[in-house]
Amino acid sequence: MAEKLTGAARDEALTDLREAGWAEVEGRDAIQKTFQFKNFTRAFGWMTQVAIVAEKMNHHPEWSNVYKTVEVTLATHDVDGLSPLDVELARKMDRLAG
Ligand SMILES: C[C@H](O)[C@H](O)[C@H]1CNC2=NC(N)=NC(=O)C2=N1
Repeated sequence: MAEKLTGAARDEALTDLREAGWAEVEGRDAIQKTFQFKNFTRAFGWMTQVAIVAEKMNHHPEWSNVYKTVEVTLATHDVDGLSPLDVELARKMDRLAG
């Protein structure tokens, strides 16, 4: 089971993630990012790729899609907060978005 991110490791991860456009959710230990694509096909294609990765990790995003926009929130429900799995999934999402 994943462990909650704390201390220096958490600060370091959040610094990197902020640079990549992620932000902490207010009132909740979670991160969010809005991804914009060229069109719906690109957005949904990316979601499909991420879904396969997430299922392999057994770590699943909270997300919603409207046309070419995908709003993502990442948290580890099992620990009610951020864990290294969220950082890993965030980086994989960024990489797949190009
Ligand atoms: C039983 C199962 O392994 C767990 O519920 C997994 C599934 N996917 C998950 N996804 C996320 N984001 N957080 C979790 O804690 C989590 N737990």
